[in-house]
Amino acid sequence: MSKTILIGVAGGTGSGKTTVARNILEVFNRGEAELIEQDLYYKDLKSVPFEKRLENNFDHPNSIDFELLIEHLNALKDGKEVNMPIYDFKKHIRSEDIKKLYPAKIIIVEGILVFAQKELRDLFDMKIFVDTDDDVRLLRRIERDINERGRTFESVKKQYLGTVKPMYLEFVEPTKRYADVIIPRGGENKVAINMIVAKLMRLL
Ligand SMILES: Nc1ncnc2c1ncn2[C@@H]1O[C@H](COP(=O)(O)OP(=O)(O)O)[C@@H](O)[C@H]1O
Ligand SMILES: Nc1ccn([C@@H]2O[C@H](COP(=O)(O)O)[C@@H](O)[C@H]2O)c(=O)n1
Repeated sequence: MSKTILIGVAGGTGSGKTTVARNILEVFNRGEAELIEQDLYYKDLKSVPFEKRLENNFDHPNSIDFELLIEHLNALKDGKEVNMPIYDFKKHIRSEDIKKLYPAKIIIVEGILVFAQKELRDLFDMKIFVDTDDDVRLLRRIERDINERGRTFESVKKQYLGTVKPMYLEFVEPTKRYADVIIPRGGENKVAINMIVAKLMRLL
């Protein structure tokens, strides 16, 4: 198998990382390009009582199992399949299930902190930062967390001001400097997405 192209997509919560990654992937055939979400690699808080889990800082690099994510990326590069964890955002724990992922020519890894750790950052052949206005990101976050992650407006507000915003300023936004491409307005930016797709087609 030819060399796997690893692409990192970073950016703040709600910036449109998943949307950008999916828009790129949909152009390729099934099995040719795959997505890994950093969110699946949150450390398991099963041993912590539920009420205590709510106080966890999920926006600090220490909350991510980078070791497992890097191990999986290296295995995929070596042509081996991996068992990705599944994460439960309502209970803040790793579920018992796994998702099998097979090697592919293009693998996109998306997440707020994928450029925050040097060893992971250095694995990427292309680094994309999705840059979307903070107010737009916050509105999307409120909507998503209430509709999909079982949160209340009060809990989203407390978490956003307590950890999400300060960690974004400390650990996410500064990683923009490592990006090869910065995409303003996220998934709306069809021109940028088409340019990246064209580049990938040439590399394949
Ligand atoms: N360009 C857009 N216009 C409107 N809604 C969008 C756009 N991009 C993303 N969204 C919505 O915003 C939310 C967050 O987008 P997502 O791509 O999951 O962001 P991230 O992965 O950075 O958290 C999702 O509900 C998504 O459908
Ligand atoms: N148990 C958890 C784990 C993570 N989060 C939040 O998810 C955000 C990252 O996901 P995006 O899709 O928005 O990039 C991050 O900001 C964490 O605060 C959570 O709320 N609960």
